[in-house]
Amino acid sequence: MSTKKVVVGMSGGVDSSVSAYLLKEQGYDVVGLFMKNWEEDDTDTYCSAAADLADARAVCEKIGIELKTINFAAEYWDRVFENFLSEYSAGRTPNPDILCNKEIKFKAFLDYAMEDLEADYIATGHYVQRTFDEKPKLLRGTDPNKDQSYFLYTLSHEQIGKSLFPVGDIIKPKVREIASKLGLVTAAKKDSTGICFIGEKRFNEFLSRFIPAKGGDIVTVDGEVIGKHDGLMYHTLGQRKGLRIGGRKDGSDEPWYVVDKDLEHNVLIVAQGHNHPRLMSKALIATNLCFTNREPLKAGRYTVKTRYRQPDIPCYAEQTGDDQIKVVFDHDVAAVTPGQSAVLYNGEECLGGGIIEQRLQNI
Ligand SMILES: Nc1ncnc2c1ncn2[C@@H]1O[C@H](COP(=O)(O)OP(=O)(O)OP(=O)(O)O)[C@@H](O)[C@H]1O
Repeated sequence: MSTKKVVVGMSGGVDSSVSAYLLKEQGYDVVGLFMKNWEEDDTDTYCSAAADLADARAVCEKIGIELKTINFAAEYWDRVFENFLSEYSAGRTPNPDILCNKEIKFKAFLDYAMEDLEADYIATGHYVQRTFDEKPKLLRGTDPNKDQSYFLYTLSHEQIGKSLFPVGDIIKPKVREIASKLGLVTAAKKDSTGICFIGEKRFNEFLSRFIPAKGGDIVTVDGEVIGKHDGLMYHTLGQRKGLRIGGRKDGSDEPWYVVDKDLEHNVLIVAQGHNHPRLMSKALIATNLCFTNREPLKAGRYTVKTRYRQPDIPCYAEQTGDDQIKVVFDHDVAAVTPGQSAVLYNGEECLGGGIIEQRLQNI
């Protein structure tokens, strides 16, 4: 049997480093590919691409594989970033990492690896697993703290069949141990957080370069003005920190949460307590559906996540339109946020999902 060729997405992080090593150990012909998705200009300060590329190079050298680079900045801008900006402008909270997986890693990158580099598979350091039961299916990663199936729900059977996830059945501490034994520079590198190309910390400043911020009032659910916000786009449902609402003489000490955004009047609506009724939803409507089998959803009982790292919520879900599902939760759920994704599971299998269009507070 001829050796199969795998192109591994090298991010300069520990998960992809160990993935590349494991594939080499398993006897594949392994090539690393580092993508640049963001043009460096004055946003350099936000983007760690140059340092990440240097780390990816050092790792590839150490494990003895070639590293190639590719620039998908134009594709990223057109297919991910413009949507990200329009979602924020519409007062929603998008998840660009999900769109990046859909449009870049498992489309532009996959096509390039298959067609130009003549690969048999691509691989990434995502914590997910595959199973073959008639068709390739996506399963949660073994490490419950790291499972990344939420981010990969848009993949089809075909894309899953062409992708390898070498660390999906390993727990993260073990991945770090392997990297450290090999002496890889990425062994103790911090996990990346926030959107692909920018850390969480400077996010607001970054966003303000693209969307003009317009300050307005912070108002209680009873209509009392109790503060000022510096732009609705900087706030998301369920947010507690950063509201700068001072203690109030007559009020309770419970913390304040964002429970709604009134885009028309540029008002941020807040209430006290993490389970205030205005924060809770009984159901949601999702659109932009992507199910692994690319078929309409069969009505039935599933579990759902409305954001990453949320414990699964038992639910009943059904297709309510060509590109629309309704998901009814078994119990009220806090901070269901338009723009985030609702991802459905059947046990360990990630079936797919859609983008939350609307939360329903009554059914
Ligand atoms: N710039 C990039 N070039 C190539 N592949 C990438 C790049 N960024 C991410 N990937 C791939 O996508 C996977 C998941 O990326 P993510 O940004 O979620 O990082 P992570 O889970 O912290 O993994 P890692 O430790 O490898 O950075 C990576 O393991 C890698 O295979």
